[in-house]
Amino acid sequence: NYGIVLDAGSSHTALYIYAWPAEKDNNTGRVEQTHSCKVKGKGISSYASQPWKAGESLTLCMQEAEQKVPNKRHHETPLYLGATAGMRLLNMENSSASDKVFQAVEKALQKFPFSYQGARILSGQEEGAFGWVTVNYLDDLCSCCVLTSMRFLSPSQGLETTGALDLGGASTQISFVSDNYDGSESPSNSVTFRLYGNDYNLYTHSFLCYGKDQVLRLALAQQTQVNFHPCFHPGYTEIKNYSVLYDSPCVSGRKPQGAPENFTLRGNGSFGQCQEIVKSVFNFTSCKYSQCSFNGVFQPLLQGPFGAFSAYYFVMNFLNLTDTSIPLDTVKDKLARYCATPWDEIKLHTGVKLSYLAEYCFSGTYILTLLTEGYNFTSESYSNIKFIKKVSRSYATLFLLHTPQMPHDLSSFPVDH
Ligand SMILES: Nc1ncnc2c1ncn2[C@@H]1O[C@H](COP(=O)(O)OP(=O)(O)OP(=O)(O)O)[C@@H](O)[C@H]1O
Repeated sequence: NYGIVLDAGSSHTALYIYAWPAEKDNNTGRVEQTHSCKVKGKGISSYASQPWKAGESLTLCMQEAEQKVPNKRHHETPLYLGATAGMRLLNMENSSASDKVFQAVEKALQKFPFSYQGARILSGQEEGAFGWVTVNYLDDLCSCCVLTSMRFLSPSQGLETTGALDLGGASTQISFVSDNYDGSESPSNSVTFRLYGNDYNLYTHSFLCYGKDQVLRLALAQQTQVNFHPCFHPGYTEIKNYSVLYDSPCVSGRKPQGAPENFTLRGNGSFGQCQEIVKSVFNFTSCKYSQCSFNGVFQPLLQGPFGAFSAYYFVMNFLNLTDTSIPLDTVKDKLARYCATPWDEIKLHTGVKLSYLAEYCFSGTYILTLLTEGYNFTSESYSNIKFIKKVSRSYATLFLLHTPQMPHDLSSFPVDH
């Protein structure tokens, strides 16, 4: 059997093909990702003003899928598209534009011989829950997948589940199981589902606008009138366009009256000052629950190990900071030294896009601030986080998208026994 998922994020879209044995020769039930294809260009939400291009952008990867899935399986192979925060933002800002993008995508996908199951925006809850399921099935936190799946089979034997921390371009998710959370306090953060006969009650929250690209906009928007921005390296200079910067519902309300067309961004590379700016994007003033993370959002006590993926991994891996056994203060010192490094030296790094190179100081600062100030990881609990490379959220999406309502019964979730 085969299944195809398009994961349409704010910054990219990727196609994944999964394969698993047919039931009659189901000796392992093991699902494998057999192929992936990165769709050229940005996420489909970036085609708001030319929706037909969103459809066209998918064509090359869809043609690859046609080649990879055996012809005789085409008609029975389900095809899903799940869009995340970029489309959530576009839908908020201009729902007719997001409808047009979906229509174009739908038209393009229906031309292929697969069993098209629809394209839709995932809720933040779903995105968080899919990330959690994926981390707990496909993670590399334990040495083999069999052990990982056993964790699902027998949590009563004391095997703890792993929390999921996902940092995207437009939103960020935190999901974990906590003994202190039964869903009664802030029920909107609760996702319950059944997996292999075990009931899970997950705490999950998705913070829209707290992906790294949107927080960078917020951090830039605060500093357009000052001479130097501490989140960029000394010697870094870039002409920024006001309209482009404020073209997002996450920042649009903050555009200064009578702003000129451009401003000049100049860096001075100060981790401490950058952290102050980043802290100011969180609101800690009110909490109507027993405890909160930020912006008045309930969060129970952190519990167990966590897997941090997507931009958490890209950034911390580039900065050589994935080792969480290093004391947090040392991690901050290293980042402070990195931020203070002149741009002339940083830009010599080869094989990485210049735009990413320019942003790692900001992104590293945001990640440490989000984890410690936002989610309340301490010097001790920081070491419970593992930055992990390979998490394909779409894996879980494939099996869950066709069940439109939570709670899901995941009893048919394929796994190796
Ligand atoms: N090598 C890299 N170095 C730094 N940042 C990267 C790298 N590769 C991707 N990114 C950035 O990491 C962020 C997260 O990427 P990811 O693909 O997980 O997000 P997304 O799915 O597009 O976002 P969302 O889930 O919010 O819609 C994006 O801002 C992306 O541009």
